[in-house]
Amino acid sequence: MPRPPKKFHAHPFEYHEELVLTIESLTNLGDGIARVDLPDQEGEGWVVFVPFTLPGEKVRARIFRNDKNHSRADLIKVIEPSEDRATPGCPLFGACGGCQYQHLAYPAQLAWKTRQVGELLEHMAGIHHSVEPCHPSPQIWGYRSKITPHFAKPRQGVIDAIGFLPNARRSGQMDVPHCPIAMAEINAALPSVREDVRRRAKTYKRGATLLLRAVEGRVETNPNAIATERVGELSFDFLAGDFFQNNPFILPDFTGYAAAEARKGEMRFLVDAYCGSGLFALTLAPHFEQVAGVEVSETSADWARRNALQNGISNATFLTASAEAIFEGIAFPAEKTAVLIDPPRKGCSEEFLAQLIAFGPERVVYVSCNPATQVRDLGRLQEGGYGLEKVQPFDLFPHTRHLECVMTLVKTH
Ligand SMILES: C[S@@+](CC[C@H](N)C(=O)[O-])C[C@H]1O[C@@H](n2cnc3c(N)ncnc32)[C@H](O)[C@@H]1O
Repeated sequence: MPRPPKKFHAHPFEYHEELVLTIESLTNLGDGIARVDLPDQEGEGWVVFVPFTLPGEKVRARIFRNDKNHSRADLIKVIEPSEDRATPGCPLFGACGGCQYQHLAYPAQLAWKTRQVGELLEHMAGIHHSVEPCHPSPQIWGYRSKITPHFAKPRQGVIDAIGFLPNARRSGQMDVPHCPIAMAEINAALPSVREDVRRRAKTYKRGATLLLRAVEGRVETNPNAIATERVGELSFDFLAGDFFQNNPFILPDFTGYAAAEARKGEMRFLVDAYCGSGLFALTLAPHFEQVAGVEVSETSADWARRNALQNGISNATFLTASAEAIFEGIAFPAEKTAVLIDPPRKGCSEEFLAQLIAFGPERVVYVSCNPATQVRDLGRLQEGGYGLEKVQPFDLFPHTRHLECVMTLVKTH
């Protein structure tokens, strides 16, 4: 056995001890979960996490860490593969931290994402609620319209790796010359962007993050340039460096679903909090008498206004403000109003939720890229008199552990 690292805790396994394990489940980070019966332990067995393994598989794994109530191991060999095991589409899979599920067939990825939303609801909030099957992405490779590779401070005028963070077991930076989940035009532009940066290495005093955004068949690298995306009949302009959903293939289904959920019960007014450059406000506007959007980023809110004008939408207004401040200025009747919220990963602030509850809209359509903070906020909304009506995950990010989840809530008292 090699010498363990200094802080290695040698219970219940020795450093680099090899175990044959059967994988039972997956964590929401995509790691396989196995349980081992220990002689001195009662209950369900000691948990061992093994990345890149799948439920039902028998694997050989090597322990590298024991924590208080679980251990972590590296996969050495898949002894009996799962029927759902697929050949990864990227040679960097397993080393690069970008994708977690390339070894899992796409239908099984969807099934796991669906199940994981249900488990989060149950474990975090004690809510037993059905979850609709995760809506698939119409395109599962070459779907990302934006990537942001980065590099560390050049050493002696040389840039080493340009790419993404490695998976949790490795340190440093991954060199990513090609990313198969990014759109073809991004991969076509990537070699020259990398070459250009390397040529200018001496001009960088520190590391940097690059932008490659696909814009109408070409690639934009300037964050201040104007980018255009079409969603169904509408055209959206925004700054290339600002936020825009980065799987365009699924957006018509995604916004169509949000529209159907928001307008149920003949809602006539819509508030789009955290509205960005107006994606939901403007795609949903034809279904409502009036729409009000709020966005903290001045440039995004400006573009939302311009996008309304250039698409001939006259019933949407946009406020540049923090979402927390919106409800004082809203004159819509709460019983005919739906509020759509799509906050950043950290979710909503207590202040925002308190004001939303005080305003009391009939329906809340909560869109989130982080179901953990969404479920946390759901608890607060339930306390405030809202009931969960429907849960629909959307797979905006095939082959990764990420998803978007739309939860519909209705006012119950
Ligand atoms: C996940 S994005 C959603 C944007 C938009 N709904 C879309 O799909 O394109 C979250 C947006 O919330 C904005 N934001 C962050 N904190 C905010 C706040 N406190 N009030 C209003 N907007 C905020 C960000 O600038 C970003 O545009």
